[in-house]
Amino acid sequence: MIKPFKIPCVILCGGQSRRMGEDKSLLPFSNSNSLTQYQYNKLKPHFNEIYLSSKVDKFDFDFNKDKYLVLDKGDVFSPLIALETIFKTIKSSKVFIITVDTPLVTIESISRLINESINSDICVAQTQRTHNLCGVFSTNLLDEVKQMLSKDIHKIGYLLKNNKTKYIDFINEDEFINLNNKDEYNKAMSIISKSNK
Ligand SMILES: Nc1nc2c(ncn2[C@@H]2O[C@H](COP(=O)(O)OP(=O)(O)OP(=O)(O)O)[C@@H](O)[C@H]2O)c(=O)[nH]1
Repeated sequence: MIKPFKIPCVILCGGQSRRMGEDKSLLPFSNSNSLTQYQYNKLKPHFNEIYLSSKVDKFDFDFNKDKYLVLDKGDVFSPLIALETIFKTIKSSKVFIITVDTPLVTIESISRLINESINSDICVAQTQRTHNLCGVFSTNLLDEVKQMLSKDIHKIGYLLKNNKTKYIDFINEDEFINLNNKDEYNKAMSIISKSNK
């Protein structure tokens, strides 16, 4: 039997998808109706609690929305706005954050990030780039996030730089592919269909 991780997981799904041209969280992926459902189904056996962070309820699959759907207030789009709501809402000292558009990140890598997160405020993945929104965040960063927002600073990189952040190195760039546009979406679809064969 799989032993679930001890902290909750949050999938960020509330972006504008400007570069994709349509809401990427609802695009079909592999054997799932949507990227959101794909991430959710992959992570579900490994976490006791999985929250979806969004602006609106746009999800048509079955989960306890009263408890696990976290809706941002207001209509400004930025992941930092999402983090503010998440840190306010979830009663756990740490959360594992992942974006809906990084479907190829493996459970082994998530396990490594969670295990290595001790003694840090933030512990994120890094290949040649830093994956600012794939890692463990301490919810007591709430005050700092609020202060940043009050100064209209929305950069997650700023939050990382100004706190005790660990950067965990990974080698496989493809695993951390971010589906920002149609080419990246098609590339990830092709990687997943090869790995399913
Ligand atoms: N809940 C929530 N999630 C957000 C918000 N803005 C972005 N996200 C999520 O944060 C992650 C990174 O988002 P971005 O790269 O800034 O935006 P995007 O929607 O992915 O794409 P672009 O619009 O093309 O920049 C994605 O998983 C988004 O779904 C927001 O205001 N609220």
